Parts: sequence; C-alpha cells; structure tokens
Amino acid sequence: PRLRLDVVSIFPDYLEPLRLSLPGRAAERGIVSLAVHDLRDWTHDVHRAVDDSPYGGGPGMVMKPEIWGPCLDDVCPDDAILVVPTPAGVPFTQAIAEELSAATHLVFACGRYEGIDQRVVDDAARRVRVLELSIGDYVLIGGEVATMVMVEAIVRLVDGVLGNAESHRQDSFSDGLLEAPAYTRPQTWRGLSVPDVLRGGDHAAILAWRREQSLARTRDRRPDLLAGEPDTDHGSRG
Ligand SMILES: Nc1cc(-c2ccc3ccn(Cc4ccccc4)c3c2)n[nH]1
Repeated sequence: PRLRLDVVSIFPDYLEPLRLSLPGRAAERGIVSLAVHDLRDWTHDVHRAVDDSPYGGGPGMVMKPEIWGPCLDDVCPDDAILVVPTPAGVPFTQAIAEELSAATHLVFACGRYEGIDQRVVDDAARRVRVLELSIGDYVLIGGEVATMVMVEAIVRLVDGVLGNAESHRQDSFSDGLLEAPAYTRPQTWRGLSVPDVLRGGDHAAILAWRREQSLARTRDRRPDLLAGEPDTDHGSRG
C-alpha cells in the first residue's frame, strides 16, 4: 500500500470505525492498509497486566515499559514513524498531517491510564522517528480517539483517497483562514436566503465574497491565526 498504518491499543475494537469511514474505502483500493494490535498480546502474566503504580506517587497508573517495548519492537520497524498521542504533545496541525501523509508507514501507540512510561518513547527514539502529539488543549481518557482524529486528517491527504482530489486543495488551513459559509438548495429555507453573489455567475465576485467571509470569520473566531505571531512550524498555514 501507499501508506501502512498500525495502531496498538488495549481496546482494539475502539478503532473499528476507522475501517468504516474514509480510510476504509482507501483500504479497499489498497491505497492505505490498517492493522490494529491488542497490546495485551504482549503481556506475559496470567492477569495480562499492562499497568502499574507511578514512581513518585500521584493518582492513577502508568503503562509498563516491559509490555510496550517488546510490542513496538515487533510492530514498529526502523523506517516507520511512531506517533504517540499525549496531552503533553506538540500540537497536531494541518502541516503535520501533510508531512505524515507523505510517510510510508505510521505506527500509533495508544496509551490509557496516566500514559506510557517515558522510557518507552526514549528507547524507541533511539531507532525510529517519534512524534508525541496533542490534538488539542483538552484531556481525553486515552490515545484512541486522538489517533482516529489524526488518521482521518492524514489519510484524506493521500492521493487517491478522497474522491474529489480538488477538495483538500482548498482546505481552509491551506491559506491560513477559516472556511467561508457553504450553501445548497433550496434558495430560501425557513425565510433564510442564499447570498445573491453565490447564485450569480461572477466567479471573481464569488471568490472575493468568500475571501471576505473567511477573513471576517477568522477575525471573529480565531484572531490567533491573524495575529501574525511567528508560528514556529511555518506549515501550510503560513
Ligand atoms: N490532546 C489530547 C491527547 C490526550 C491523551 C492522549 C493519550 C492518553 C493516554 C492516557 N491519557 C489520559 C491522560 C489524562 C491526563 C494526563 C495524562 C494522560 C491520554 C490522553 N488528551 N488530550
């Protein structure tokens, strides 16, 4: 396949929806392959324990390096990129999605509890490229949902996955502004009408109107995108 995805989780069924949505169709066409692995298959005790108490105390449990290490040895080859979702990660952005969509093999390590023993990441980083990524400033229960978010954002950028190749070329974040409002039939609905400019054939006027709408929305909802502060990643947003 053009892109191989491996996901490790103690809840492998959680990733099933990935097969149903976008990546599923891409999988049928052989463009993207998805394999999900149950971390517990690498446990050695009768209780199949994957977690233990945290050194230094504190709430919750931490995932054991003795389980994750051998698992990643088997699942993650040296030429793969290891993605570890974490609240403490580098922000996942469209630029990172673009970069990862060009890879040939991505492995996602889904943690639970309070996370994975840091030595697992430190050890893996000795032989593979590791990215600890956050999908936003809110706290989830585990890495599975974050993985599904990232996989969807990445796979839609792989050529041949999206029916309409054009659609991601006009991604809102590709010009650093928010998407303009979208409309379809009927022309009037519950007393609300579609802006006249969109119903005319003047494509220059339509582009100008959409740009103005994007700017207004971005000013109103995401002033941070306009602040012009030196964004570190210099990604597709600019
Ligand atoms: N953007 C983003 C990512 C996550 C995330 C990712 C993986 C894990 C694994 C365990 N948890 C729970 C957790 C709660 C608090 C502190 C540490 C870990 C995770 C959360 N939350 N928010």
